[in-house]
Amino acid sequence: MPAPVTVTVTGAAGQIGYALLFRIASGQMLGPDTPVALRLLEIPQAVKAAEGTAMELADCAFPLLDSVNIYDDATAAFDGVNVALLVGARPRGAGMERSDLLEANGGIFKPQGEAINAGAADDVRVLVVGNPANTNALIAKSHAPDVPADRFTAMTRLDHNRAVSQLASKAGVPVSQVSRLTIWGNHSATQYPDVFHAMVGGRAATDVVDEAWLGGEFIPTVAKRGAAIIDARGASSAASAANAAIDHVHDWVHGTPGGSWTSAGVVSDGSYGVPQGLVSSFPVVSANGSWQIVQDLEIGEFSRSRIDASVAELVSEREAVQSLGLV
Ligand SMILES: NC(=O)c1ccc[n+]([C@@H]2O[C@H](COP(=O)([O-])OP(=O)(O)OC[C@H]3O[C@@H](n4cnc5c(N)ncnc54)[C@H](O)[C@@H]3O)[C@@H](O)[C@H]2O)c1
Ligand SMILES: O=C(O)C[C@H](O)C(=O)O
Repeated sequence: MPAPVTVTVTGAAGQIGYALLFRIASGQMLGPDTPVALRLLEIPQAVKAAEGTAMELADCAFPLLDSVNIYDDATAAFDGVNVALLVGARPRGAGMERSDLLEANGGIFKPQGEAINAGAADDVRVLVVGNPANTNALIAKSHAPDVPADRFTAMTRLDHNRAVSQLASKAGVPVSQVSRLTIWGNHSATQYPDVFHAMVGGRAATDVVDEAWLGGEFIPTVAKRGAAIIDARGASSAASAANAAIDHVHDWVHGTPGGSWTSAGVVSDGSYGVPQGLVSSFPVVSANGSWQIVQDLEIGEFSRSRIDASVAELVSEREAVQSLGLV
């Protein structure tokens, strides 16, 4: 057996944490040959609940689970971390936008970025799930100057999976028949799910669905799915969010299958006119353990205006956290 990989999960006692930890410990994130040392970070008031989850993890007798340790101090929790899942943050309630959480949650990601900078392993990979995920990733990254910027990512895989599912359902094909779909921009209602390069069962998606469905149904359904789940469940998505986090890290470590791509919030290198340094969702492939933005896709007018609108929102979120002194 290789040495265990250290995985730190923040917000471990929350609802996503509860859906996530058992899947990590069972090997679904890092694979069936990789032992995992779990670190759970919580606020002091939630440490007892995290202890309960740790008892349940022990009771599963997962062969790959090397250890579980609980912390209420970020510096200790991130010391030597290889994979950091930054989930802990307040979720929005009904009627709120994710950006309403900027001030409340932004303050969490500055000290966590500093702690990652101080002690993380050289190969650390960071996925920010807590909302507003893109800008929280930007905050964490800007407080970790010694960590390569491309190790900070924000989760738009849930949006990607939602879009794949909606398109497959409309076309009447299994989800495995949908490829090359992209989420651009922010994990917010302005995100742009783009099917113009997508394939559905061997055909171009644009031959299968029309622009009226795209603009009138598909895009708003995907972009507002988080709110629809809050409305229906009375709580924000949890199992599907945990599933997307597993998918994101799995593909980052093990690579994306050839011939297609996925979506992730990564630090922009200026591709597709997205200002450098913003954490924005792009079409990405993972090879040799790092994300690369898929290049040279043709972007038509329909897509351009929507990408620009979401990127403009990211720019204004960056200005907001700059004025709060968070970056
Ligand atoms: N990117 C996405 O696609 C996506 C999807 C779903 C949810 N989310 C976001 O994920 C976050 C967590 O959602 P949830 O439903 O698990 O919330 P939750 O309220 O059930 O759990 C959040 C947990 O974080 C903990 N926490 C708060 N501050 C912390 C800190 N400084 N350090 C460590 N832990 C801390 C809380 O004690 C709580 O246990 C929310 O911001 C939510 O909006 C993002
Ligand atoms: O919508 C939310 O606030 C939760 C999460 O970001 C989601 O997309 O389900």
